Amino acid sequence: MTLLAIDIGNTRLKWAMYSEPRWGARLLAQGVEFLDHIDRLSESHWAGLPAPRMMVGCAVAGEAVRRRVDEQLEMWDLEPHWVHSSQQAAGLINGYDHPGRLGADRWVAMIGARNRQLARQVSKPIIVVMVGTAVTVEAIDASGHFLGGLILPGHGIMLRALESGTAGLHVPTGEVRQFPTNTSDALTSGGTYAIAGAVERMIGHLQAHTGEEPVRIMTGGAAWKMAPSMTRPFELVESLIFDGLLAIAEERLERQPEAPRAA
Ligand SMILES: Nc1ncnc2c1ncn2[C@@H]1O[C@H](COP(=O)(O)OP(=O)(O)OP(=O)(O)O)[C@@H](O)[C@H]1O
Ligand SMILES: CC(C)(CO)[C@@H](O)C(=O)NCCC(=O)O
Ligand SMILES: [K+]
Repeated sequence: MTLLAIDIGNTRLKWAMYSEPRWGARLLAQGVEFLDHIDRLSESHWAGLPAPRMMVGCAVAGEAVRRRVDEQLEMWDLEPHWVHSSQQAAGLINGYDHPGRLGADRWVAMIGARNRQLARQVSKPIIVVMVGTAVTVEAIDASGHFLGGLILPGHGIMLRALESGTAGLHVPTGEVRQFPTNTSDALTSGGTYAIAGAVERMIGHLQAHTGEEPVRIMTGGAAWKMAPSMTRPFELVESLIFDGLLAIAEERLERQPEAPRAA
């Protein structure tokens, strides 16, 4: 029973086909598409795929984009299941004031991180950093309570904000330097260390709160660019959102093993 997992981000849609809706399932195919091009998925990337039996996804780009993807999914006989943040799911408890208002991508990534820990039988606090269009930094305690998290502008947004908000700054790409000596390097390093500094503070908060050194996981399209500038090592897990979607799909199937398929 194959599973199609979809992550609609702020800028790009990522999809992956798995052999079954279970933790640890085999990856059969995957792809990425900018949101501008998602209306062709059924004729392009998805045209040659065997029909998935189940679909689970998370979307933060808004209702309209999600509906465009639903239209593409009409090529197959399945009922799309879009994940919403809830009070509790797949080993994670949501500490947000209004659990449903937590971004679904954040929720799913944390479920991925928590289930990686559960699979390894490790119970430690976890920091989850997602580096994409926006950056999020989440804190989870050893028993799987999401305590809270930070949202900050991604590197691209920070630099574009500087470009449009100042008279004389233009933003060619620079290098990350400890002591930048030109504008490009100063801007690139400023953005990078702003993110690294926020992460470092959250690690400190979680460590003080739990008395334990947290496990640190980083994901998102630009994670590999951020990782070298962190003061403490991070595990890079590109598939974190898909891992979370697999855990959610598995839990969903266990709860309703004979879920009727859409006509
Ligand atoms: N050197 C850098 N350091 C940190 N972040 C960077 C760097 N260069 C680019 N980025 C960020 O990476 C983002 C692009 O990454 P990508 O498109 O892979 O993100 P994404 O995870 O697909 O985002 P989303 O899921 O929100 O669509 C840019 O928006 C920018 O903020
Ligand atoms: C913060 C982003 C933009 C990160 O992708 C997304 O998770 C989102 O739109 N969240 C909703 C607001 C919140 O999480 O509090
Ligand atoms: K994202």
